[in-house]
Amino acid sequence: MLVEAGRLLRRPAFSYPPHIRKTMSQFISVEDALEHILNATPNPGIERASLPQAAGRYLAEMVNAPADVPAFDNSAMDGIVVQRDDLDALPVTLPLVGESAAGHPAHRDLRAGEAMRISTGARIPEGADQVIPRELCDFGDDEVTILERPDHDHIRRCGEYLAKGRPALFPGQRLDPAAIGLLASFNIAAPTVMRRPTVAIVATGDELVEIGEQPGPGQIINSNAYMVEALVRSCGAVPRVFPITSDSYEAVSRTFAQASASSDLVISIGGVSVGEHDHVRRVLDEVSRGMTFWKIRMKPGKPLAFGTTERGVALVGLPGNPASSFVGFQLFVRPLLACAQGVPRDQASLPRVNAVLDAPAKGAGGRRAYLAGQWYAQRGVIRFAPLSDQSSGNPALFAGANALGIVEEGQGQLKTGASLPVLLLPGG
Ligand SMILES: Nc1nc2c(c(=O)[nH]1)N[C@H]1C(S)=C(S)[C@@H](COP(=O)(O)OP(=O)(O)OC[C@H]3O[C@@H](n4cnc5c(N)ncnc54)[C@H](O)[C@@H]3O)O[C@H]1N2
Ligand code: MOO
Repeated sequence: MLVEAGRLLRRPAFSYPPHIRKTMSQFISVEDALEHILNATPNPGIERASLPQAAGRYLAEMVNAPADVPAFDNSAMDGIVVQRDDLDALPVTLPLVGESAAGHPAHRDLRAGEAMRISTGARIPEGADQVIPRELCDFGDDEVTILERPDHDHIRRCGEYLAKGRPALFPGQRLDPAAIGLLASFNIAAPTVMRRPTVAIVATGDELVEIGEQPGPGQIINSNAYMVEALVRSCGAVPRVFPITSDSYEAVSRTFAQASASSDLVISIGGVSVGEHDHVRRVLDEVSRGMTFWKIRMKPGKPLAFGTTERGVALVGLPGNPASSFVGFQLFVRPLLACAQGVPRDQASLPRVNAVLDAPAKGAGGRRAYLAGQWYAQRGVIRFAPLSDQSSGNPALFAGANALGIVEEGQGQLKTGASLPVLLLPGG
């Protein structure tokens, strides 16, 4: 507010452009909202990271096998190695003429009528074409009797798993422990990975106090900032949590300017609805020079607002109700952060399966409903148990959920046993 000549002047009423004044049928669909958001995917760039640092991050380059895998013919079993032609009549006794151990190849070739000891992973000596597991042999001091012919040669051939130059890992692939092991086997100590996007988290609201403080009358802890921070980390991004921003246009405007100057993405929490003290929507509209959309046909999470700055920084205004923030993040911010790290669009959203409903679910009206619940498998069938309370203001809701059940807009009540699509929430 401005004070002039002793009079309190109200800031001129902010009027939203006509496309913002909407009825439910004009709210954007979840699919369109996601499309707009992913079209604004930031590109945080690339960097090299040592393997321990690269674990869990996203590869930025194609990695081709630098050599044949395995690099040489080797044994798949502990036992002996022989020539197959010597096994025509069994049992047969052959002299033991040496050994090929892992890391210590045999000193000479194997000739007809001879056997050598061999261990798993050891190089197959020249001349040999058959490994016999030791369980099929009787060992003497200098000789071995082969009792049975195995049904496989037990030789892992050079290049059998991956030929030199074949693509092995792809850009956008998450470096899980197995991929880290494969890179190490290629002698690649520092792969090129996507930089982690930086995400500013701006919680707004005069009712908020920091953790550790004693909430006064009407105050609550700024819990959503901690939840969103943990969600951002779970997506492999770097959170930057701003101090609580008060419910004033000036404060929200200042924080948005700071946050968008130094981040790939700004997430605000609260202040996007139609209350007198909800300034985020207006500021987001100004900072993005006309926000892309506000209000989605979904529940919870309806008043989510989105825009991008001139520099291409994405601005997501999450609604303040805890469940609304959570669902908005999972449906839109998680895919955005995945795409920013190179994940293909069609793999960026939560995995979706069909499940059998464990209890009746309310119909959805004009907005698609996302129900908090638990999925579990029973006798090979995926089932979904919705939680009994689905209030978007309930901070306990998603702490007890591992999935989102979808009731499509306009769909009537669903009975127990009905089939419904379910999105699986990642743990942690
Ligand atoms: N007249 C109308 N009122 C509301 C509408 C509407 O269409 N017309 N929509 C409702 C819906 S739906 C939602 S969702 C909320 C979203 O409101 P805001 O995004 O403006 O959020 P606030 O009003 O700031 O807060 C809502 C609720 O969440 C609590 N909150 C906020 N921030 C935090 C935080 N950081 N940590 C924990 N809890 C937080 C806040 O105290 C409120 O209880 O608007 C409805 N109203
Ligand atoms: O959309 Mo609000 O999130 O219904 O509570």
